Amino acid sequence: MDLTITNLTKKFDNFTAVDNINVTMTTGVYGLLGVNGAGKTTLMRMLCTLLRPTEGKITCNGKDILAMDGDYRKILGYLPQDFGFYPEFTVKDYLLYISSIKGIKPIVAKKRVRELVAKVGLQKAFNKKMKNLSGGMKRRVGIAQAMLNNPQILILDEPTAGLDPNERIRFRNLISELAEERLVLLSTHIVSDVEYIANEILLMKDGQLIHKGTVVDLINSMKEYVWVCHVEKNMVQNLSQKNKVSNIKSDVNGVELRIISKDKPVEKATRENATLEDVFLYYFGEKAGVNNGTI
Ligand SMILES: Nc1ncnc2c1ncn2[C@@H]1O[C@H](COP(=O)(O)OP(=O)(O)OP(=O)(O)O)[C@@H](O)[C@H]1O
Repeated sequence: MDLTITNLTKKFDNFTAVDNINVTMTTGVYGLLGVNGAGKTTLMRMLCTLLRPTEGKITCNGKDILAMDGDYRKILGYLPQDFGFYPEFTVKDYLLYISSIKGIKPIVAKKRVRELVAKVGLQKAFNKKMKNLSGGMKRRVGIAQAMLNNPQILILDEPTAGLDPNERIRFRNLISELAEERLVLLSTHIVSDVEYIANEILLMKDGQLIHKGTVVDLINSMKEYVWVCHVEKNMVQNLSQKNKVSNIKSDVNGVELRIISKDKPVEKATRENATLEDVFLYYFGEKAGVNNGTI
């Protein structure tokens, strides 16, 4: 199965939210990484046929997804950023209700709902009202509703927003498991959400796909740009103004700075291995989205 995006553009009046994107995705986890306003949701909404592109097209196994219509939606699962949940419904009733909207026969739905609730680890909350669930539990219900039709393509818009560290880990494991047999596209602006589970990272900035590759590819693209140096406190401001500083750690003798720069920032700086956090800073800048990512 492949999903191919060709010259995809979306304009809102004169504003270009998605700008000529080209990419092909197959099975596995794709991490769509970008700051707020990069165009991630707009791209995902086009992938879900909720928005029509201004230009370009998306094909699934060679067929235009807009022409596939219902056949495409049968193989698609979507978790929007603010998924509409019904506070007074129990988890069970909510999932049965969504199943009926999706046209799943009640007898099939009952079995499927039980299976999915087990998969997302919500058995104990099965009869709890949605309004009484934690943020992480609600997101897991969101995943379950997106999985009701056992989709080949699962699109998750910021699924980890507002989750605590334990919930994030649990979520990552669940997503990895789900991606064994389908394409999962997951958007986030938090590097650690995708660092360990994404087969490929898609970096999106100002509507454009600025980089695509594995975590290793991305790190290798800037492996000689990360420096660590120990400086006096009074040098920090000057160095921070001239460079992108990814970490500042103070100790009794001064300050240790982690700097992203093509050139050695100070004489005594030593090279360090890059991480995906450094890559993110390199492309998106310290004040995310403010500068153009160049050094
Ligand atoms: N219906 C619309 N009309 C006009 N502008 C829009 C519309 N939808 C999105 N935009 C603009 O397009 C840009 C991209 O928005 P989008 O929601 O796709 O970004 P995002 O990367 O998903 O950000 P976030 O994480 O904040 O949701 C933003 O500047 C947004 O204001």
